[in-house]
Amino acid sequence: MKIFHSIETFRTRQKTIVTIGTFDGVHIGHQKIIEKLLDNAKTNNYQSVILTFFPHPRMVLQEDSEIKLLNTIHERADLLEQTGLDNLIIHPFDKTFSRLTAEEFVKNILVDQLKIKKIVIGYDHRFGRNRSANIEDLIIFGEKYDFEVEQISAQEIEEVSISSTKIRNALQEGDIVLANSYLGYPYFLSGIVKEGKQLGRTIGFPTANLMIEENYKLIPKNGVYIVKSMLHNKTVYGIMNIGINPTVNGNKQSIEVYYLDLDLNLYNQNIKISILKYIRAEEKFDSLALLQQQLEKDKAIALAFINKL
Ligand SMILES: Cc1cc2nc3c(=O)[nH]c(=O)nc-3n(C[C@H](O)[C@H](O)[C@H](O)COP(=O)(O)O)c2cc1C
Ligand SMILES: Nc1ncnc2c1ncn2[C@@H]1O[C@H](COP(=O)(O)OP(=O)(O)O)[C@@H](O)[C@H]1O
Repeated sequence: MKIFHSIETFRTRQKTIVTIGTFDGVHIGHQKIIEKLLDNAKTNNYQSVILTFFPHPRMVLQEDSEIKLLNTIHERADLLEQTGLDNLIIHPFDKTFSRLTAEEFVKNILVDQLKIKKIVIGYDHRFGRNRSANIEDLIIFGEKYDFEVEQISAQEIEEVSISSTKIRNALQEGDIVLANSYLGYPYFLSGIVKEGKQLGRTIGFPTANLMIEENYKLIPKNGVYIVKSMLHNKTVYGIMNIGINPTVNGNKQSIEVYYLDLDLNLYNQNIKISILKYIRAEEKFDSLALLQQQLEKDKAIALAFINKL
């Protein structure tokens, strides 16, 4: 997959089939649309293109927006790459772009720059300044500028009936199993392992502390989860705490994983943590010894879960 960081840098010799959207999460609803795009591209010998925006339009148009996303832009690109897509354009959405009229968008962007022959788009998609144009307008532009419009019907959208918002809500409520079923893969966090207070190892539970650079990434509800990672090409399971560590009088949110059956220095490594199951809420214990006892129980729960996989 080729990645372009703006529409202006996009180059192709072939005609294209394009879809536009945020695709946050690349969930099974998105995956269905992408499948349609790729099938169509193959049949017609077009290049498949997804035009996506970063920052998220809501981050730009509502400046105080505290919207949290399911994927960092790098994660989104990785997930899209796995679908077999040919081209991903990550265009920096800004106010100037948002002021393009519908026809300017179609003519200057889709036709002249993207060489569009077909667009695959939801029946309810709106575009152009103030979201002024709808699918009927797009069909008229298609006739004028010679491209086909394929609608994703209300029924199809309803059938999948999944939205990034539903997944965000599920994660914020700790319902990881529901979120994962919508996503079609386990929700994951990625970042770099940083040093902590080095207390973990003193109670037999060294914990890799995850630092996530992107402040817009959605962190699931605080609590303890069963997780897995690929470390040195091996699947390793673990138990993760998202919380403020009240037992050691912490006050900042941290994300820490104790991996079962592992003794490796992970400092400064990039890791990806796939979240499988919520176990319990974070608690304040009167001593580290009591926390340690609880961790033994968490570990036993995780082992029982893994043995049933
Ligand atoms: C699976 C797991 C569950 C945890 N649960 C709690 C908890 O319920 N309450 C709490 O205060 N800390 C909890 N912790 C965090 C510990 O307080 C933390 O790992 C310990 O203080 C070591 O921190 P360090 O990595 O900075 O040395 C948990 C950690 C893990 C890995
Ligand atoms: N099984 C394991 N799970 C997690 N981290 C481990 C494990 N074994 C070794 N480590 C290493 O130990 C570090 C965590 O030790 P810990 O005493 O909790 O220190 P810190 O407070 O710096 O996280 C991890 O960052 C990693 O480098």
